[in-house]
Parts: sequence; C-alpha cells; structure tokens
Amino acid sequence: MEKDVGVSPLAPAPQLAECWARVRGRLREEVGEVEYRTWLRQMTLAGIDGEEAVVLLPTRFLRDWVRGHYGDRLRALWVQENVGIRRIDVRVAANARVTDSADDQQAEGGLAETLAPSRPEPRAEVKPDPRSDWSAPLDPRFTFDTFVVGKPNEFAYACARRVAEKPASPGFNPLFLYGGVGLGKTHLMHSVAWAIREAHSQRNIAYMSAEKFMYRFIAALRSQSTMEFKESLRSVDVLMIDDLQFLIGKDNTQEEFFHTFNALVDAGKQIVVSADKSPSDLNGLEDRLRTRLGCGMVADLHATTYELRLSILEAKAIAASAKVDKRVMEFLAHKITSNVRELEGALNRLIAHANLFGREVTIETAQEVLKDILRAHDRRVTIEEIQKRVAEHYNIRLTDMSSARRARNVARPRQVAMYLAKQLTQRSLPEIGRRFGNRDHTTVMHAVSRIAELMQADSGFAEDVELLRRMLEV
Ligand SMILES: Nc1ncnc2c1ncn2[C@@H]1O[C@H](COP(=O)(O)OP(=O)(O)OP(=O)(O)O)[C@@H](O)[C@H]1O
Repeated sequence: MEKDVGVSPLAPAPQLAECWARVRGRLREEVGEVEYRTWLRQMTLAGIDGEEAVVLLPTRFLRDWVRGHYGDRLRALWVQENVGIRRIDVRVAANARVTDSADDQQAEGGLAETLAPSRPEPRAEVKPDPRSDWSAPLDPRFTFDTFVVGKPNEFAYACARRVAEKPASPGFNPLFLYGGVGLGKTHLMHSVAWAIREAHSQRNIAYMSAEKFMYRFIAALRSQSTMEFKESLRSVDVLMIDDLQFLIGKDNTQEEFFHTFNALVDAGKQIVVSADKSPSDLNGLEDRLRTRLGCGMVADLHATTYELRLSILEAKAIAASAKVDKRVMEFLAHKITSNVRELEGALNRLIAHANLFGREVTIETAQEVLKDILRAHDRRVTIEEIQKRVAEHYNIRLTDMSSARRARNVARPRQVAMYLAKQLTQRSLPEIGRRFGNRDHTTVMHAVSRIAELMQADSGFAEDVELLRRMLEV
C-alpha cells in the first residue's frame, strides 16, 4: 500500500512552482522531448517534506520507471535549486488520473492539487493506460518516408506497408521481420506504428522491446498485478515486440507472451515481431511459439548491397542538409558493409568534422577521421575467406586446410592461414583450431609463432604473407 501523500509545501507555492518548473525544464532538455513526454510529462510535485521533495505519478509502473531511471537526476536537479532538498520520494498519486491530453495542466507537471492534508481525497483506482504505459517512445525519424528501399529490403518493406495500411489482414498476422544487426528492423517497426497511428488515431499500439516486455511481466509478478498486466496488454489493437530473441531461455515470459499472442490474434488484433533470426532458426524458443510466429508473414531484411548503402548515405546526407562529396560516400559504402547503423555513424562523424573545420571532407580526411571504424572493419574477414585465399595462393586444395596431411607444401600454407586468422579475425585460438580440422589450440599457437619466426628470418616469405594480408584486407 502506498503511504498517503500528506505533505505541506514549505516554500510558498509560487516559489516552489518556479523551482519545480526549472527542474522539469532541465530534465526535459537532458532527456529530449520524446522521452520526456513518454515518462515524465505526468509528474506532479506534491510538496516538500523536510529535506525531501515528493513527486507524484499516476501509476505504479510510471512511478517505478521514473524512480529507477530518473530518480538520481531529479535529486541532483533539486539539490541545484538550493532550497535545502537532499532527497526525492517518488510516489503514486492518491487521486491520480491518467490523461492523454498534452494540454492538461496536471499532466504537464504542475503542482499537484492534492497536497493539502485538509482535503483528503479517496484513493482512485488507477487503470493503466496502455498507450502511455505500454508503448516505448517511437523515434520520429523512423518513418516509411525515411526508409530507403532496395533489393535487400523491398519485400520486408512491402509487407510492413501492407500491415500499416490494413492491420490484421489474413496472411499478414503476425508479421515477423528478421535480419542481422542494424539492418532496419526497428526503423520498419516504428514506421508501421507511426502510419497506423496517423491513419487510425483511436487504435491502441503497444510497441516495446522483448526486454521491456519481460521487465513489465516480472514487475507485475512481483507486485501481484499480473491480472492487470494481462488485461491491459490484451486491450491493445496492435502489439509490436522488437528483438524477440531476447526471450530465448526466459521460459515464463515466453509462456505469457504466447498466451497474449493467441488472445490478440484470436481477437483479430495485429502482431508485429522482429528478431535477428527467422522463427525456425530461433533455437531456444518454445516450439509452439515458433510455429505460431511463423504462420503469418515472415520477411527477411537481407544484408545491404553497395547500391543500397550508397542510396542510404545520400538520403541521410540530404536529411542532415549536409554536402558530402559523392566519392566520400562511395568510399564509405564500399568500406562499411556490415550494418547501416555503423554506416550512419560514420557519415555523422564526417558531417560533424566538416562543420567543425568549415570545409568539405575528402577521402583522405575520411580515412583519418574514421580510422578506428575502418580498422575494425578491415579485420572483419572470415576464416573461410582466409583459407580460400591462402589455398589459392599456394595452389593447394581448400580441403587441405582441414586435412590431416603433414607434407610441408600443405602444412606451411595451413600455418600461414592460421597465422592470418589470428591476426585478422577476433576468433580465439581454440575456435581457429576447430575451423582447421578440429586441431588443438596449441597447434594454432605453434603455427602463429612459427610463421612469425620465419617472417623474421626470410624477407621473401614475409613479403608473401604481407601480400596475402593486404589482399584479404581490401
Ligand atoms: N533502409 C534504410 N533506410 C534508411 N535508414 C536505415 C535503413 N536501414 C537501416 N537504417 C538506419 O540504420 C539504423 C539502424 O537501424 P535499426 O535500428 O532499425 O536496425 P535493427 O535491425 O533494428 O538493429 P538491431 O538488430 O540492433 O535491433 C537506424 O538509424 C535506421 O534509421
């Protein structure tokens, strides 16, 4: 049970209100508009209790969230106000009401009207509002308009569009989007949510990461409010869970998700899920859940092509109103191939550099500014590629990389490949050993030091290995 909030403000209300407005304003600047509106907008100040400022929120969930995520900042900001506050207490408001209106005075964080002990209010039952409680903030940059479509993602994009236009249509429920890291799954999910929100503002959309889903579920178990949890979750029209792979191994949460999933699909609600693998490859997910996830539309976001990467860079440069030399973008699209997030990060860094020095970035400057990213990328060559290149170079069969043959003309190239695998990849010695016909890690260690020795002793051999390294790094 919550303590009753019967706190009297020490400072006169107008002064207190000013302090509180400053605290809120600074927090708003720090966390950004989207985050502020999602979590903090409904805070009200109950008053000051000795050295403690008492802040109210309308639901237990919001209270826990604000306490856990913003409690320290709130305290620090209050301390800065120099009115003797040392602690913050975040509580559920006795007569809280959840409001969705941005204009609402109380929701905008005014001084709570509930303070005066002389005016006891009955404790209202706070119904969790699925929209403000459930959904994580949507990134305003992640819309269909800003999503660049190319061969690798056109199918996923078309499916997402279709779901946004006609939620819960047969064959598209659930929509399961999957693909490697940073290929646009979250971007597409947010786009679907924005589009549905725009076309059907009355629909309740709950978008959250699987991690958040689990957090909420566990919090509900702890506070013995699982019924409330289930009811509020089942009242949404569109449930979107990002990074579902997080539920692997979390059996209880999977179970809950499975029931929610069934209840929503049976009620004709749309589910959209993203993961890093297809349902059939998500080992560790219960079979029945896997089957259900795969029975709607499954769409893969494939690895990007050079053309798509270049188009994305062009679009992002335009969006940032930045002029970036086409050759620099081509260089980036060529070099940074693994994920779009990293590509975007590199572009942003170059734009910041150009702004700082007031001149356009050249390829040479890009190489210098992005040294760390490019180096990490260069190292991302696979053991298979190394084996293939080295086998070709020494004219031996690829299978000899893993065979038991010990003849010098085979064993030496194999050692070179092991040496390069150690130098150019992040793999451990045992892992490298496994890829070379299940050899022991001491064999790899021996190969690495033997090749280093030979390179010291024989400059011709050293040049040969260096040449191979350069070829693999391109
Ligand atoms: N096709 C695209 N067009 C425009 N931007 C894109 C595209 N694909 C990815 N991005 C951008 O790349 C970044 C990473 O994308 P996103 O977060 O959606 O990836 P993800 O697949 O969800 O990654 P993770 O596996 O880490 O969850 C975002 O800034 C997103 O806007």
